[in-house]
Parts: sequence; C-alpha cells; structure tokens
Amino acid sequence: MTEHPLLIAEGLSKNYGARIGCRDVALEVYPGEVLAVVGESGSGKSTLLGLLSTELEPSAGRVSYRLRDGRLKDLSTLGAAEKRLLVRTDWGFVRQNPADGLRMAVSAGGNVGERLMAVGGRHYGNIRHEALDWLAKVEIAGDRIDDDPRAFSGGMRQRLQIARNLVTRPRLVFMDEPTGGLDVSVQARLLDLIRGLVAELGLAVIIVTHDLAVARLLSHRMVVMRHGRVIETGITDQVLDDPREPYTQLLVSSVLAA
Ligand SMILES: Nc1ncnc2c1ncn2[C@@H]1O[C@H](COP(=O)(O)OP(=O)(O)OP(=O)(O)O)[C@@H](O)[C@H]1O
Repeated sequence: MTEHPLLIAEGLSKNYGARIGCRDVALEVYPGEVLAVVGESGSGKSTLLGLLSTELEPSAGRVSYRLRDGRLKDLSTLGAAEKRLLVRTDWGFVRQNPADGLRMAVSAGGNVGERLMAVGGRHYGNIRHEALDWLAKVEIAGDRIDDDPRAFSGGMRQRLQIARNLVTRPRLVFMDEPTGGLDVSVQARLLDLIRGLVAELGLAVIIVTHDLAVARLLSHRMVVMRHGRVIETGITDQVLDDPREPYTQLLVSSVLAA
C-alpha cells in the first residue's frame, strides 16, 4: 500500500426529502485496498456507494479521487467528458444484478471487447484474443464467446460482468452485493475468483455487503453503517473479532447465532 489515498470522502451526506440516506461520512481508500461497507438493510450502504461513484449527487460534502497523474480531484468539478473517461477506464462497477452491468443482447466476447474499444483498442484480432483470455480467467469456456449472456446461468453472468469490468485494469472497482442472489456453492466459487483477481491485479475495491462472511473473506478494512452514519471502522478481522460498538457486537453475534 502506498501512503496516498486513492479516494477520500469528507462530510458526505445525502437526504431524500426528509429521509436521511447517509450522514456526514468520512473515509479513505488506499490503492490496492479492499474496503467493505456493511450494515443492515436501510443503513445507507447503497446510498454511500452511489455517492462515492458519483452516480448520486451529495446533499453535502465531497469525494476526491487521485487521477493517474497524481492530482487529487474533487469529483464534483469533473466535466462530463472527464467523468465518462474515468468511469470507462479507471473504474469498474460490479452490480448485484448482472443484467444491470452487462449488455444482455451482446455476445460475451462483445461485452468484454466493448470495454477494450472504449479505451482505444482497435485491432479485432487482439480484442478477441484478450476477450478469450478474460473469459478463461473467469472460468467461462472459450466456445461460449459468441453466446449472449441471456444463455448463461446467474453465476456465469456474474463472472462475465467481472471480466467486462476488469479487462481495462481499473484502479478502483465498486461492488454492490456481487454474490447476492446466488446459490451458496456458486457464491463461494465466485468469492474465491474475486479474491484471486483482486490480489493479482492489485485493485482497490469498495464493496457493499450485508454478509459479514463476504466482508471477512474479501476485505482488508471495513466500515459499519447504521442509520446513514459510519459507526465503526477498522481492520476487518479486528472489527469482527473484537467489535467496539455495541451495535457491531450485536450485528456480529446475530450472524454467528444464525
Ligand atoms: N430513492 C430514494 N428515495 C427515498 N428514500 C430513499 C431512496 N433510496 C434510499 N432511500 C432511503 O435511504 C435510506 C438508506 O437506504 P439505502 O438503500 O442506501 O440502504 P442500504 O443499506 O443499501 O439497504 P439495502 O441493504 O436494503 O439495499 C433508507 O431509509 C431508504 O429508505
């Protein structure tokens, strides 16, 4: 880990009318670090992820990101073209529902190749070759390259979504419950795959999950949210083994008892 944070959130708040989505959140993510955001349903995890990834506009506060040239940039000051470039090249977003992150009517190879073209890939042979390489990395047989994801199982779709997002070697990937809605055995395999790729590529990841076992397996650090606020933060194993806050203790013990 280098000493400079990749992403910094300060005083981040979001109101939906009178309802609080998230309130006064401050956090930092370092290059190569996996940060889990955990909490019960309605605690503000998705709102926070939306704010960090600029899909939502904050009611207050700001998010800054370190560009490849080393400059720290307040994301609210990025122009539309700059933002598009960032989203296409430097960031990935793995959504819970693969249909939200894939183009369902485009072939598997096209789903991966499209991202390469967005960063300047032009040579058809090279793009297809790299797409094949990535399908293999996510354990999809090469002879499925021309099938579209509608013909894939839920687990395969999710693996394809991961390939589509990682092929451009982003520096930061947002993940929203990436193993949610899958069978337990499929989940375990997918988690192993994500863990391997994240380590191999040295990615920074911000992952939202209500599943503390997922946080334990994937993340270095975690933040615990309640009623829109971050109430505890720390090294994942420390927070889970020795939570400071009574609420986190409850969260951990209810999972252990389940
Ligand atoms: N578009 C919206 N309009 C109004 N209120 C919203 C909206 N989105 C979220 N909220 C509210 O903001 C609060 C935080 O919701 P959020 O979806 O961020 O929580 P979450 O922790 O991601 O929950 P879950 O795990 O169920 O997805 C909740 O009280 C929710 O009702």
